[in-house]
Amino acid sequence: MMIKIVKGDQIKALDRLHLSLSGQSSIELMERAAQSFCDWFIPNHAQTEVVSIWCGAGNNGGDGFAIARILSRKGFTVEVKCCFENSTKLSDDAQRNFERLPEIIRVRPLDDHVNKSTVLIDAFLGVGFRGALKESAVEIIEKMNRHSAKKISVDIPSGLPSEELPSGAVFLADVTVSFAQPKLSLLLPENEAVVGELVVLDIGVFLEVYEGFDTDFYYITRKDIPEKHHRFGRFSHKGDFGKVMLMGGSLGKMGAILLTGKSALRTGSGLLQLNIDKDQNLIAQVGLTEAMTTVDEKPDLSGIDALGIGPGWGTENRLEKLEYVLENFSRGIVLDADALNLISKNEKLLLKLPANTILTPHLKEFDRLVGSSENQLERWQKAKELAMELRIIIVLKGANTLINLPDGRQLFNSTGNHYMATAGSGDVLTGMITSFLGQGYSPENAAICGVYHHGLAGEIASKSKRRGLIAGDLIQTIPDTYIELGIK
Ligand SMILES: NC(=O)C1=CN([C@@H]2O[C@H](COP(=O)(O)OP(=O)(O)OC[C@H]3O[C@@H](n4cnc5c(N)ncnc54)[C@H](OP(=O)(O)O)[C@@H]3O)[C@@H](O)[C@H]2O)[C@H](O)CC1
Ligand SMILES: [K+]
Repeated sequence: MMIKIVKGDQIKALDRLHLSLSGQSSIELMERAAQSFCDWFIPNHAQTEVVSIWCGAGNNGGDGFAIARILSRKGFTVEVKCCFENSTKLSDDAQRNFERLPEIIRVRPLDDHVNKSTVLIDAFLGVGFRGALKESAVEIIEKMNRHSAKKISVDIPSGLPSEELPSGAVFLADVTVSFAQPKLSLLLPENEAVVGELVVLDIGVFLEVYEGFDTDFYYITRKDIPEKHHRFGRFSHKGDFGKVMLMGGSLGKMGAILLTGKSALRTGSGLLQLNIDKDQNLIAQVGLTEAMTTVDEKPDLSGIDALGIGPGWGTENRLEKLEYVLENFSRGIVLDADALNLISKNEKLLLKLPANTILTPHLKEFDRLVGSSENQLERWQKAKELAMELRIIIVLKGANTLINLPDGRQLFNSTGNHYMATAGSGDVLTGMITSFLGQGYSPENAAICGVYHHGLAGEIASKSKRRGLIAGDLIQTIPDTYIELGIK
């Protein structure tokens, strides 16, 4: 069961359901949220940091008071800034955590001056923020934004609605640490400068609780992955790991299909055939010794378990070949890059896509396919409609890649980082998804596992490579993703 991305105004109901099922009290859930925040914060920050926590009167503020207590006990210098008038009644749980603040913590009233903290934690407004910001709240947010400290938001940046773009003042976070599930607005590329880096923490909300909530948006997390993988046994042979054909590459762009091929092999494909142009055969054979090559215009597709088409292919004189494949193969197809560009130029091909074909466009390729969108929300909607209409899977690539399934579900990925924005990264993904298809995974699971492992490879590789990460490093790291997830 996957986590659903429920709306901000449903979160209270979700919490209530969890509390009744788990027997936990609301203050215990708040403590768990605060503790998870600190478990993330402590290893990432030196104890010499001076932490200023700006707390509102609701439960977001309550989280802030609890975080203040925990960090102070761990040796951080902490002060609390009250973002409310003395006369304001706090929410019950916020009040209890306010009363539990240790004496060593300096509590500053609203009108007190700003100190010289090095980290500012925004626990002013959370998902309970509604309507237009009050003037006093605008002032507080502007004051926080003027502060030179590193800025971290608890759950959601203050002033940001849960499902939309901000309409007024908003806290500009360097990092947003969100509880249980990302709020939809945190996934909008338009909000990148507001949200900063996104961290989502598990606070133990029971998965069953999500069932009753009506949304098509889901969030793929680590615990969803192992059960989707096939087990291979003692008597498995290379045929069981699938025979994959990859079509792509052209003069000057052979690197793309070689990356895709290496990626498919590292993901576990047993047999790989590259279908390339005749005059590029030498490059393919030398570039990837483990692969066989064919150069036919109408290759023999019998015995092939999955086909990946497009990386480095070019669009000149490819139309007939793509049509041939779509008419003669339906076992599992991934279309990327120039295969998508061909479809954009020849829309009738869309109607020829076999059910469950996987398309892997990045935003620009997607816009070329369906026309431009005003914003990302509109693009998500179009991707959903197209996937449903054609019964295909659309993997809309980007930070938090979105997998659109034929039944209307939309799954956001949780792995990956900006270091993966490098040449050939998409080619690697195509190789991974095609490989899983060839290994007999359902198209849905192939897309999920491909996208998740691809992002995880990026996370692992970037620990040592950072901005020096190249697509080849992703391929090298694919085996480590199996180790990391305990998959044999
Ligand atoms: N499952 C979880 O994810 C958990 C999350 N927790 C945290 O709880 C908050 C949500 O807490 P809630 O009490 O519902 O609401 P907030 O604290 O976010 O907001 C309420 C305060 O905001 C003020 N407010 C609302 N709208 C405006 C506005 N337009 N302008 C100014 N101020 C506004 C409101 O003031 P009022 O005067 O309107 O009452 C409140 O002071 C969630 O985000 C998490 O951080 C829990 O810890 C447990 C589990
Ligand atoms: K906040």
